[in-house]
Amino acid sequence: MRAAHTEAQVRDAEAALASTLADGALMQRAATGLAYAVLGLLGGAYGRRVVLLVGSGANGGDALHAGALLARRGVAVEAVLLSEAVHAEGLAALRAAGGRDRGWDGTGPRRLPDVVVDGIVGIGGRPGLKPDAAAALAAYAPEDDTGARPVQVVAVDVPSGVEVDTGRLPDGAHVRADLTVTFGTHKVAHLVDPASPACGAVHLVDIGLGPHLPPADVVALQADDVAALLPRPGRAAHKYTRGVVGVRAGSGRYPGAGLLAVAGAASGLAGMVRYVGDPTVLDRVREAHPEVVGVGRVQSWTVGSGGDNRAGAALRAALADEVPLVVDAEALRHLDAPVRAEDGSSVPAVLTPHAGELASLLGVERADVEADQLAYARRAAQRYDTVVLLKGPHSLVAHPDGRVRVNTTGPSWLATAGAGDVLAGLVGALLATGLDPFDAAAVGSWLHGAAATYASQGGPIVASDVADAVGEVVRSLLA
Ligand SMILES: NC(=O)C1=CN([C@@H]2O[C@H](COP(=O)(O)OP(=O)(O)OC[C@H]3O[C@@H](n4cnc5c(N)ncnc54)[C@H](O)[C@@H]3O)[C@@H](O)[C@H]2O)[C@@H](O)CC1
Ligand SMILES: Nc1ncnc2c1ncn2[C@@H]1O[C@H](COP(=O)(O)OP(=O)(O)O)[C@@H](O)[C@H]1O
Ligand SMILES: [K+]
Repeated sequence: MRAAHTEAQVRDAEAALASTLADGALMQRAATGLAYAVLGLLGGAYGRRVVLLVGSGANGGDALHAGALLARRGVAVEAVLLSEAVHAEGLAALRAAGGRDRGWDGTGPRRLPDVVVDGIVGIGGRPGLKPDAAAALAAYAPEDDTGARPVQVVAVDVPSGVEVDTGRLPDGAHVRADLTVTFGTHKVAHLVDPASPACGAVHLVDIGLGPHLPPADVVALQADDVAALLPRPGRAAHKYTRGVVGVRAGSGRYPGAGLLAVAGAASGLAGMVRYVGDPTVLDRVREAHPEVVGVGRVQSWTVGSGGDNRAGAALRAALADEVPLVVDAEALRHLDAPVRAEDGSSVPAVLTPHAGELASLLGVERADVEADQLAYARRAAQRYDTVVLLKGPHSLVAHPDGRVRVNTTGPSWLATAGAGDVLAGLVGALLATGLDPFDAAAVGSWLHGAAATYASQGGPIVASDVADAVGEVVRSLLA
């Protein structure tokens, strides 16, 4: 499990740990990890040039101490001091190691460095960059019109300027890193969009914080977590004990969505798949998936993918069964908040909106959702009193109690028509096996992204390729 903590949680844990250690020991651990990560990126020390952009706080202190270590190894290190008052010990260490420093006077370098280290601000930073910091960054790590850069940027702890606890980007400038070296635990911005791409690759340095950290509200499941949650048929299993998933999706207008939702549901994880809906879709489903049967009892429903104006009726019919369900696409438009069965009892559900659909659910603009995904996913989970899977490059699975699981699997090629239908069927199948909605949504989303990676191999895919690859991903997890 990759855990992401907030600034306040990190500060409390750091205070508890620091009280057991000599002064400055924590910063030394952080700076040493940072320096070795930079050395790795440089591929050597002699003849390499590193510039440190240094702000007023401990983040700048980390950069200066790491710079001292790099200078002792033979790297040419120059610190650009963006504040009158930078970390004094760090600056003394850099100078003693032979590193140079200068203030920012608006003039850039004669020759660009190999790496720029962003020690402008860390978890104590306010969003955005001051004009001096933005100008120094542009001078030392210039970008062309396409955003390409000849210089690699390494962020200390977080890319300066991003909102650490929310994953939001500021209105103004922020650092865009190739590598972020963070300490003790991940921060929310490392996982959550739109901030996470600004971090580049994220490298975690162990500084001994672990025992002092509380359970994280924001986590990302890893392969071993998913493997542990996967349903496995017992020796005495039969198709009904493994769970039956029903699919009410597709329509005369969008028959393919019905087929794709069935393809996701027919991943082999549940014992049986039923299709209920448009007769022309049913014929095509039977042709493509001879194992799929019609009306009968189910342990879960997937409703709405590619639906038409009958999606509301399909949703009501599914809710009446009072089994867990996935509510996708068209069916989302017919939901009441909170999600309840007709008799008012709560029904375990997973809503699977993309940003546009989540915006409609909450009566806000799509751009607002995209800018503040964590907050809106949580708000929807609370308002609908159910698990919400907000789909995107890093999908979020939000629980009404505030916990969030971020899914980091899946290539950009997964942004292809019908991929969401496959996901809805897959999560429905996992619900049928007995996983609770929070686990089913997180496991389904992880498998879906991993299957896309497996099918893509770095190239284009279509939605049915993703469904076809789920079995292979499950097999490799179980091996
Ligand atoms: N908390 C921890 O566990 C550890 C923290 N360390 C480092 O300490 C950092 C936190 O240090 P600090 O609390 O000193 O805070 P920061 O270094 O993140 O920044 C705070 C300073 O920057 C100024 N500032 C705030 N926003 C600004 C902006 N937008 N532009 C320019 N200046 C701005 C503030 O006035 C303050 O002086 C962490 O990110 C990490 O790099 C590590 O040394 C070791 C372990
Ligand atoms: N840029 C991206 N990178 C990775 N995965 C993505 C990206 N954009 C979308 N996805 C994933 O692709 C799927 C698209 O689903 P959806 O938006 O419902 O499309 P459709 O309705 O065409 O099926 C979701 O699982 C989503 O998480
Ligand atoms: K930083």
